Amino acid sequence: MINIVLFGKPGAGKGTQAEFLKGKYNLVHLSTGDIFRFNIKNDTELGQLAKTFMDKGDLVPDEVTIKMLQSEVDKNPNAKGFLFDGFPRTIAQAEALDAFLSSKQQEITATIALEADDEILVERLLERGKTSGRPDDQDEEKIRNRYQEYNEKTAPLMDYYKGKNKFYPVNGIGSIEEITERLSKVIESL
Ligand SMILES: Nc1ncnc2c1ncn2[C@@H]1O[C@H](COP(=O)(O)OP(=O)(O)O)[C@@H](O)[C@H]1O
Repeated sequence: MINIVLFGKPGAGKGTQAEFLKGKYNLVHLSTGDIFRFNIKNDTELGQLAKTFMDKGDLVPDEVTIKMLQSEVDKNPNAKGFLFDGFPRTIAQAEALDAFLSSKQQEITATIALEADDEILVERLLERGKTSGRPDDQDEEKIRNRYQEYNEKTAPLMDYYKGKNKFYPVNGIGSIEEITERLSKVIESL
């Protein structure tokens, strides 16, 4: 079983790459952003709660996010492995994920980071906002806030996974196919 964390700043291309990788390696793709958006669309209690944070570009509280993620993992008892996209985003989430997987005799195999400069990414997000309908992509101030959240809360995860020798950076600039190729090389080396 391989369990991959796809890591990167907002707009780094995690979702795009996950679409290719999940089929190629037969992994269950869990995107916390997508799951929150699904709940918002269906106006569930979780969706209503998440929306108040997401619309501002803030992270949803750990307790809520961790519970949701665990229940999604539990919905897939026959998975050959998981591709985590947008989770973990805080040290508390990473620790909870390690403890949860270890209770199932599982672990994170690798954290693969898509790297790109902020300025390129902000442009990408504003471009995506024109068609995605995502409120958090349409306003530069909200986007800047997401980067601040990333720098404060998510960036420390790089050292967390480096300390476990599980961190693999990949250049996130290039064509979609080129980047899939770079990610595949890492996965096949594991
Ligand atoms: N693991 C998480 N912890 C807390 N909030 C999250 C998490 N994953 C997603 N969210 C919320 O959903 C929003 C969108 O996430 P996502 O679709 O992954 O976007 P991005 O393009 O910024 O990577 C985040 O800004 C945050 O509010």
